[in-house]
Amino acid sequence: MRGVVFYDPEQEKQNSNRTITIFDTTLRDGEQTPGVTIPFDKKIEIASQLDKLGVDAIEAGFPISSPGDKESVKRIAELGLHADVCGLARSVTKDIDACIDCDVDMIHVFIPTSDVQREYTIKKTREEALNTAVEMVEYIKSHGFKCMFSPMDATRTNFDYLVEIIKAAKAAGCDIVNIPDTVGVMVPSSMYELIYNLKKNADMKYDIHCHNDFGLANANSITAAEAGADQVQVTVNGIGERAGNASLAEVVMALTSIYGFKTNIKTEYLTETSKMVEKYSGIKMPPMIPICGDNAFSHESGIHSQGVLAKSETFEPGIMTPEMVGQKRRIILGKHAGRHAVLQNLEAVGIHPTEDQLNEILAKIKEIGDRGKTVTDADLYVVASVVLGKKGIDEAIKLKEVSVMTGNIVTPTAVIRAESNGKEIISAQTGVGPVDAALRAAEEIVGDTKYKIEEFSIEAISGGSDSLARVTIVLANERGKSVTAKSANADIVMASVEALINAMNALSGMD
Ligand SMILES: CC(=O)SCCNC(=O)CCNC(=O)[C@H](O)C(C)(C)COP(=O)(O)OP(=O)(O)OC[C@H]1O[C@@H](n2cnc3c(N)ncnc32)[C@H](O)[C@@H]1OP(=O)(O)O
Ligand SMILES: CC(C)C(=O)C(=O)O
Ligand SMILES: [Mg+2]
Repeated sequence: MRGVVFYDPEQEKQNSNRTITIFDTTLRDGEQTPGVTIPFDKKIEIASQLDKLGVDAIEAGFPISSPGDKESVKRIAELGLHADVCGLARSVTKDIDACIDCDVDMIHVFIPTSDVQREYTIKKTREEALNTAVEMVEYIKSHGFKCMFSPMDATRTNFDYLVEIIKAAKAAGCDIVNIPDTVGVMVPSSMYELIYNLKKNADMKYDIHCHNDFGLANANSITAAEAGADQVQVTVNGIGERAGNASLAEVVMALTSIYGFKTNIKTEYLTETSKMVEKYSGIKMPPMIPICGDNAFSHESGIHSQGVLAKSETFEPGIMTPEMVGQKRRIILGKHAGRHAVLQNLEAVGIHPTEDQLNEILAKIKEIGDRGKTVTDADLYVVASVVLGKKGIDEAIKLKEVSVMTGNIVTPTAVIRAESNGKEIISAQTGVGPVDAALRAAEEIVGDTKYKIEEFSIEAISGGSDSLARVTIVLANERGKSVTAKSANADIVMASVEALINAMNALSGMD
C-alpha cells in the first residue's frame, strides 16, 4: 500500500526506478542559522553521523569564511567518508583555492543571477556574471575537482538568462547545477514548471536548494524531484538562514514513503541524527515536528490510543512506522486518556488492575490532567499502587525540608529531611553543584535501594530570572524498571529533588 496519493500507477512505477541523491548542507547553510556556531569537534561527529545515515554529499563548510571553517572542512575531507565532501566558494579564485587547500571532493561555486542580487551585491552586468561563472567552473575543473554551480536566486532570475548561464556552465564542464530558491518564493506548481522547462531547455543533472520563508521548502523540493531534479539539498531539522532549509527527514520520508522514490538514506538513523544536531546546534525542535519530533508517534486521546493499540494504521500513516525512522510509539496519559491506554501502560510493567480499579485509576489520572499537569508514568504508578492497595499513601517518601549551601568558596552541600513509614530520615551530601548534592542526599534517604538516574534535564518554562524550572528525570531501579517523573518549581534544587522523589515513590510502588 502506498498511502493516499497514488493517482497513477505508471507514475509510481517510474518513481520507483529513480534514486534521488541527498546533499546535506547542515554544516554550511545549517550553520548560517543566526546565532549558531557548531564547535569543531561536533562538526566532525555530525559529518560521521551523516555518513552513517547515508547522505550522498556533505557540504562541510565555506572555507574562506574563517580559519576555523577551513580547518573543519579539511578535517572532514580527511575522514575518508563514503559521502562526497563539498566546500562552498564565491565566484572568486581565492575562495576556490581555499576549497582546493582542503582537498574536498567537490567545489560548489555560486554567483547571483537575479537582477536584484546581481546589481546590489556583485555589481556586474548579466554578461559579466556569465563570463565570471564560466571562468570559475573552468578553474575548478582545471584543478581536477567535481563542480557544482549555483545561479543564486535562480527562482527570481529571468528564465532565458538562467538557461543561458546554465548552458555556459555546462559547456565549461560543470557536473551538476543547483537551483536555489534563495528567498523561498516558489510554490510547488511553479517549481514543477521551472524544473521541467529547465530540463527541456538545458538538459543536465539538477539539484534543488529550497528555503522555507513561506513554509514551502519541503513541498518545493519534493515537487522539483517529481519534475526531474536528480538531487535535493537539505539540512537536519531544516535549520539554516532565516526560516531555514528543507528538512532532511521530512523530504526523505515523503520522497520514499509517499512518492515511492529511492534514496540511499538508512532511515532508521534519522531520529538519532536529528537529536544530535539539536544538541550541537542548540536549536531545540518543537515536539510536533514530523518524523523525529517527540510527538510524531505519540498518542494521548483515548480514541486514538485505543485505535492504535488495536492496529497502528488507524491513527498513523502506516506507510511510515516509528521503527522505520528510529522512533518509538508512545501512549501518553493525560486528561484525554481512556481505559485502553491506561491498561496498556500498566500491563507493560506487570500491573493488572481489576475493572473497578482501572476506572478509579483513570478518574485520578483525569483529575491530575485537569489540574493542567503532565501525567508521567511515575504519576501513573504512584496512583496505581495506591488504588491497588500495594502501598498506603503514608508509606511514600514525603519531603519535609531541603536546604543547600553553595557558592564560590564552599563545597556545595545539601541536607534533606523526609518522612517514610512514619519515620523521619535526615541525610546530607556534597556534590559538584547544589543540584548534584541535593540529588545525592535524596537518594541516600532510601538507604540500600540502588537507583540510577538515566536522564536528567532542566528547562526554564517562562523567561526571566523568576521563571519556573521544569525538571524531567528518568530513573531506573536495580531490576531494570524505569520511570519518568517531572516537577516544576521556581527553585531548581526543589524541582530536582521533587522529581527524584516522585520517581523513587513510583518505582517502589512497582515492587
Ligand atoms: C545564500 C547564501 O547562503 S550565500 C552564502 C552566505 N554565507 C556567508 O556569507 C557566510 C560566510 N561569509 C563570510 O565569512 C564573509 O561574508 C566572507 C568571508 C565570504 C566575505 O567577507 P567580506 O570580504 O568582509 O565581505 P562582506 O561579507 O562584507 O560582503 C560580501 C562580499 O562578497 C561579494 N560576493 C557575494 N557573493 C558573491 C559571489 N557569489 N561571487 C563573488 N563575490 C560575491 C559581495 O559583492 C561583497 O563584495 P565587496 O566586499 O566587494 O562589496
Ligand atoms: C549558496 C546558495 C546555494 C544558497 O545557500 C542559497 O542560494 O540559498
Ligand atoms: Mg541557502
